Amino acid sequence: MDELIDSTNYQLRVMKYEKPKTKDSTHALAAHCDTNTMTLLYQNEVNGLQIQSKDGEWINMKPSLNSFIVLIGESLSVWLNGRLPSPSHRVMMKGNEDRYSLGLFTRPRGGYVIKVPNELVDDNNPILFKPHDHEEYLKFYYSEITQAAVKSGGYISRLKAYCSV
Ligand SMILES: O=C(O)CCC(=O)C(=O)O
Ligand SMILES: [Fe+2]
Repeated sequence: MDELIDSTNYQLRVMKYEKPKTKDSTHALAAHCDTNTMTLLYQNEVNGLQIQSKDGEWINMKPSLNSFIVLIGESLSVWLNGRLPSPSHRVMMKGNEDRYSLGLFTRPRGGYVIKVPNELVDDNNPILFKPHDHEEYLKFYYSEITQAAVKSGGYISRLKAYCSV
């Protein structure tokens, strides 16, 4: 348990999305998958978060004021050998109120190897990802060559590009 706590970094972030200047629905946060382990989100009464389903459909999230949204990040998805997918999500704004959200982002700390557990690998489920250090991956994530590849549409998932077997 101590190792689990020690191996994780936590970042708490408050986000403000200003009300759109036009009547149309506007992109406030572009579609993405979180690269971390897990994200917990809380928001004010202004909706806007959309999650993409397997069929590509965007689903509006309407959490009650006493609930949190839990998103699986790509790092957890890779750790679980792809058993749980990390959903693509975005924020669309409409109406005349600002939106506030609070996110707790958990991220693996450098110096710990993320390795698919043997229990999740068998003949029907071959290993999909190489063991890696998340901080080393972040260097790849922010490298110029990777940024250029993303701009040209070269990568769907940078983490999968980094550590796929
Ligand atoms: O504000 C939200 O509801 C989502 C924020 C988010 O997806 C992110 O910061 O990665
Ligand atoms: Fe996100």
